[in-house]
Amino acid sequence: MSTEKRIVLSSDHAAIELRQAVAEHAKSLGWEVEDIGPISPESTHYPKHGKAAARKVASGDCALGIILCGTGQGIMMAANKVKGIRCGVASDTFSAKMIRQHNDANMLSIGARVVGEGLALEIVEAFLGAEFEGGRHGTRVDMIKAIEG
Ligand SMILES: O=C(CO)[C@H](O)[C@H](O)COP(=O)(O)O
Repeated sequence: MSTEKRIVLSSDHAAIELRQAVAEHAKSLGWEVEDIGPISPESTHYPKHGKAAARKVASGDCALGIILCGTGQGIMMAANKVKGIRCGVASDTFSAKMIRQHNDANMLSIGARVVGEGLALEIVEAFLGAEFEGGRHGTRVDMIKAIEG
């Protein structure tokens, strides 16, 4: 099956419920969702979940990824350590759209302790509905890739 409309989801314990809501919303928008957990609300460590989701995107198994933790920040930092990943945190719909259009972000991070469910789902929709514009933004994204080596 094509990976064109497949996304991976992951989170730490702070965002289990919101991740499930994001999964349902993404499915309703026509995306195939690979939710790699965790399922348990027990305390866990966000770097391993950010890394696992990022590897799914970097390998091409999934076109995009959405990851969540309390603030969205720690799991974003972990994901961005994986080569080929451009992950941004968004707490508003404008940023969610722009990280796709200008930065060609292939992952979105959301803070479950920062935004409520309604806004989070709008953020997801803005991210998934936007496309990279290329042009001058492509030059800049290539410069980011060059830093990575
Ligand atoms: O936001 C996060 C990382 O950026 C984590 O979700 C947060 O640090 C977890 O905190 P706690 O262990 O106190 O639930």
